[in-house]
Amino acid sequence: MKAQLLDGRATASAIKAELKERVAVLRASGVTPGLGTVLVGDDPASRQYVAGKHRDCAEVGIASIRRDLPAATTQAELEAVIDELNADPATTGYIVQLPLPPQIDTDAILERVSPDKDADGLHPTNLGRLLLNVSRPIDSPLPCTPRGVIELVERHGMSWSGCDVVVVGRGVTVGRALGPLLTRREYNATVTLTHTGTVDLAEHLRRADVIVAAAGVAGIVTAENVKPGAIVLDVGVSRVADGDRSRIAGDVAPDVAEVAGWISPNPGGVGPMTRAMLLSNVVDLAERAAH
Ligand SMILES: Nc1nc(=O)c2c([nH]1)NC[C@@H]1CN(c3ccc(C(=O)N[C@@H](CCC(=O)O)C(=O)O)cc3)C=[N+]21
Repeated sequence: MKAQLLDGRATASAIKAELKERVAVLRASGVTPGLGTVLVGDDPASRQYVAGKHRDCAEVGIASIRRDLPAATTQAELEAVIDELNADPATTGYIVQLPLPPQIDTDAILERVSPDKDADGLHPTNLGRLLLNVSRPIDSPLPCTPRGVIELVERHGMSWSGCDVVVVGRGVTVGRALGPLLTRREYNATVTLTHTGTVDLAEHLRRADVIVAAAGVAGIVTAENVKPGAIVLDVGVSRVADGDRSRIAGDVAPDVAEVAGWISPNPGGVGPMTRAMLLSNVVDLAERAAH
């Protein structure tokens, strides 16, 4: 039996249609949500991601603000752009595309972004609120990929409650943030955070109801380590050699689809959901600023 697909493209489209209506309401009341992007250098993948975000914005009626800077940009120059976007009323939310060039102190830049305009949900204040579990009442932005993972499963009719979730990968943008989110009472899951240093990874994986693979290690989740019927989400992105070219590979080996009950394809799974959640954060922030 083949796993059913967690269709990230279709789900992201449905979310964008909902956001389009909320944006129309905001615009009718005189508020136009605006997403800013700051891109430093000319990495082709980063350029492509940023272009995709602006296309998404156009689709739902969010204004785009774009700052493309040369690879040799200094810390002071980048900080000046951050300060400018923090003060710009048209920019209701923005992101600094990662990775930044080596001469830049990334942590200092992310901390300089106003927490009230943090569309990525990665500002220390917002990550702190997530850990303190206070983001709900004040509605501070949450990291986009973890939110995308949660929504993708729920919008296919499933609940997280009572699930044994094994996360592979300790990165801040995905792995680390999933524990504090999924253990909230509203989701009520039990979360194990594993990583490339986990000794008995196979044992952890084999008893998981849900696996979120976000280690960036191609094929780290194999069919023999997946419980039949499990939900498997592939968040990993690595570049692997393919003859004399290279291709993108996920963290989930292709034959996992023969064992899992549900699987998120890659591409077409969590990636489009991450982008939809970025837009959702921008609309949330604009609604918050309008009140
Ligand atoms: N400040 C910051 N915020 C980010 O959110 C951020 C970042 N920096 N740096 C790089 C990573 C990577 N990332 C992706 C998001 C969506 C797809 C995506 O939609 N991928 C499509 C395929 C590519 C496409 O269709 O364009 C898919 O999975 O189907 C990919 C990659 C966000 N990132």
